[in-house]
Amino acid sequence: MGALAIKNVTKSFGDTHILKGIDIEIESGQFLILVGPSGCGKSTLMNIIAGLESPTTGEVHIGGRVVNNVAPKDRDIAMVFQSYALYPTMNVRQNIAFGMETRGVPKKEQDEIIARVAKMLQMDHLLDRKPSQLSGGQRQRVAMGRALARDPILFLFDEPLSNLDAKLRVEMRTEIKQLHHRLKTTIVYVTHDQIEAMTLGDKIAVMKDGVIQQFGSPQEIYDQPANLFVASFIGSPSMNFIPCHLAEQDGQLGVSLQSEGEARFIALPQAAKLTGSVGKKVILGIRPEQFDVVGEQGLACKVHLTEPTGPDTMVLTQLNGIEVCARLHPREAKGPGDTVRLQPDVSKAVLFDAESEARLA
Ligand SMILES: Nc1ncnc2c1ncn2[C@@H]1O[C@H](COP(=O)(O)OP(=O)(O)OP(=O)(O)O)[C@@H](O)[C@H]1O
Repeated sequence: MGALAIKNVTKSFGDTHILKGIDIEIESGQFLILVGPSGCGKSTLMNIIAGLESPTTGEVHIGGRVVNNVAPKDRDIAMVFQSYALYPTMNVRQNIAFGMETRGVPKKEQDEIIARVAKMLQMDHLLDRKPSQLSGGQRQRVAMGRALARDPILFLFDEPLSNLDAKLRVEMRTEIKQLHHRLKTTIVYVTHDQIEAMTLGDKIAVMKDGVIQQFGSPQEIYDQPANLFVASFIGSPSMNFIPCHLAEQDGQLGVSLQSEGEARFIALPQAAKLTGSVGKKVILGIRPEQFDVVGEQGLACKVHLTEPTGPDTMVLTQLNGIEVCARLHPREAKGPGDTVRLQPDVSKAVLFDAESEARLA
């Protein structure tokens, strides 16, 4: 069994069902992301893994043993929270040493571990400072240092970067990624930031309303989202969702796309398995970067608005009556009122059932 296995875990507070049958398993050394909107149950699941809450039903396995009845301190885990929870009267060295002190680690060994961790996190020069003399990023690094000093089976990070400003978040994200790469630790990391999820995770569990909507690698989740919710949650700007009807032309299944100027049938090879569904209401999912600017064969689309981001320009236009965003090279973007000829990269497009919202192809 893997480093962490969560088996059919449910959690209710009174009559409110917060987690509704969670199953997750990760291998040793993997970086698992729990991502989802506020209130979906991420922290509750994390607290169950940590032992701060008990599951209503189901089992938690850490390092191959069932830990349902094992106290948090005996689970061989280390937690890093968004509030750094440092002791204000202790300096950095004492803060890192605190857990080791209570576990009775000999002084010499403590010094060696502190030196190793401080070097790893590049905070040798901060060891004698109090938390009040540190920046937010440095405090977060101390909290991580304290977790690293334990060398546990499992690290739990609950939104560790959410109190940091945007620039520092990116820096710390890179630091955590490098640390994971170097140490090959097993990490469970809660965030509601989809960029953090995509950049850090080996595996991502996308949650909504106490249910895992999809569990997979970042690329699987990006390329083959299980449903409209996952597709809209991951990726920025969001995937375009274009309402269509499944149609057949020259023996091929596809959809009709209509710009303000013209309509065109777009064959979708991946829809071949949907024979018998002609006329069905579907949603065509196309990400902004999956449009090419082409010559006459492209669909003539009127540009409503352009939003330059530097390397790219977001071009807003309309298809099948809804606003659609295409991410183009600035050279190709043109301006509001102009026409661009767009061709969707259908090989990457995704089809969803308009009713159930699940991916069809
Ligand atoms: N002790 C509790 N008693 C009752 N309801 C609770 C308790 N703890 C959490 N909840 C409820 O469970 C739901 C999930 O909360 P949880 O904190 O796990 O969500 P989350 O996904 O971590 O959200 P956020 O991103 O805002 O931290 C919320 O609706 C919350 O109000």
